Amino acid sequence: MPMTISEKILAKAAGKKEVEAGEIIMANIDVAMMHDLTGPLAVEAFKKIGSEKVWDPSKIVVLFDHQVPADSIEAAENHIIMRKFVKEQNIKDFYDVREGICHQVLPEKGHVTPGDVIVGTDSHTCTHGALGAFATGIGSTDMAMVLATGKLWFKVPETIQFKIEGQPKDHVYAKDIILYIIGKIGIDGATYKACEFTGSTVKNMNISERLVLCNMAIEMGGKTGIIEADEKTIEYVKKRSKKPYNVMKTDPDAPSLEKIQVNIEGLEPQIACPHNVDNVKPISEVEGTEIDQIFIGSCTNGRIEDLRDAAKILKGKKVSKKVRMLIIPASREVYTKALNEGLIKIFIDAGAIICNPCCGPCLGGHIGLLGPGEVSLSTSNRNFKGRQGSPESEVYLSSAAVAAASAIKGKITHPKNI
Ligand SMILES: CC(C)[C@H](C(=O)O)[C@@H](O)C(=O)O
Ligand code: SF4
Repeated sequence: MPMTISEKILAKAAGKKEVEAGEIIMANIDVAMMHDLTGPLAVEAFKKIGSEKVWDPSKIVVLFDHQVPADSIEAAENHIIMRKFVKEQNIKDFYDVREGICHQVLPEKGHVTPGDVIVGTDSHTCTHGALGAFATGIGSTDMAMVLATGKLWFKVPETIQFKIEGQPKDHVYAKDIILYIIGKIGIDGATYKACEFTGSTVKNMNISERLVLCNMAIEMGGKTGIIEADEKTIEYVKKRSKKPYNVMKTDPDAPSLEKIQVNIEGLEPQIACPHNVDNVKPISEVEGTEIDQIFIGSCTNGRIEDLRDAAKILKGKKVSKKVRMLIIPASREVYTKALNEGLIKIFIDAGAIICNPCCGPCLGGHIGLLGPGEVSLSTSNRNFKGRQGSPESEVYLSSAAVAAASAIKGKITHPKNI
């Protein structure tokens, strides 16, 4: 039977020849990821069900990224719980406070390979589908089950295949494309679907850009984002991982496949306006909106390519006195590259603040929170009410290039106008 990539991966993980969308299967898990914020709940649930030993410590990755270094006693307590768990369970793939955001560190350190089933106690686990894996966020009690047995049930999702065609204009990035798609289909437009990205535009994207597309699949309700592995994927993976991999491809006549054409010819930079990710407008409609804080970072746009785009615009310029600018590399590897390439100096000279790799203000639980009435322009993925601090604040979402241009002017600005 013709199948989609997601169906093929899930069939393999369930030890079956084929599966159909809608079917409930029990899948073997290749990678289980937990972080500092939700990990302790999973550990608690794991203990509650009477488990003592995890099924396979070599398939579990634990990292700290949401509140690092600890910003409260509670955060420090969470870290203690997870450090203790890692030690008692002999989990070797543990990244303490210094390494960066889970969705950057996992691919970077070679934990993600094509054909894997990856689960994480974080909704943006869908990011890893960019490398041809089936990756999805799960709750902490589901994670307890995974820790104990190495298995989890899934309802096999149907697939929406977004075929993206066209050459992006100057200053248009993967972020603009995914915002445009979410704006069109809405925050529940792909509920429980595997969102597969294909087409010549995706083929031309580097891995970082593909990670951006899959990262935001959850913002339209997707069960996962996924991109067929190609030579760029294999090159990326082979540099980082010794794990075996399986390249799967969607059969064009798979019965559960819905196809949507996306033409990005002539697309302007896109902005998601408060307070929903699908409240997307072309930049020309919001240019000039005053802002108080700019945040470049997060698991969406805190990668080296984003920092390079920002540095190109900020070089020799100054951040407006009206705004504060926070730049947070997504990982230590990204930070080191940015240092070696001289980007950090450009940012500091421009007047930006650089923080250690972490989630930062993205979910309003750590540093750089907004006060009542304040407005943020952020390269992250969510702009719900109160997301970055006060419920009376507002968050706009954009690419790193738009964020950098806007930092110079103190208001939302198209990079071509710098
Ligand atoms: C803290 C965590 C559970 C949460 C998520 O699942 O996505 C966070 O990372 C977010 O982005 O809101
Ligand atoms: S950067 Fe933001 S979206 Fe990504 S994992 Fe951290 S809090 Fe969640």
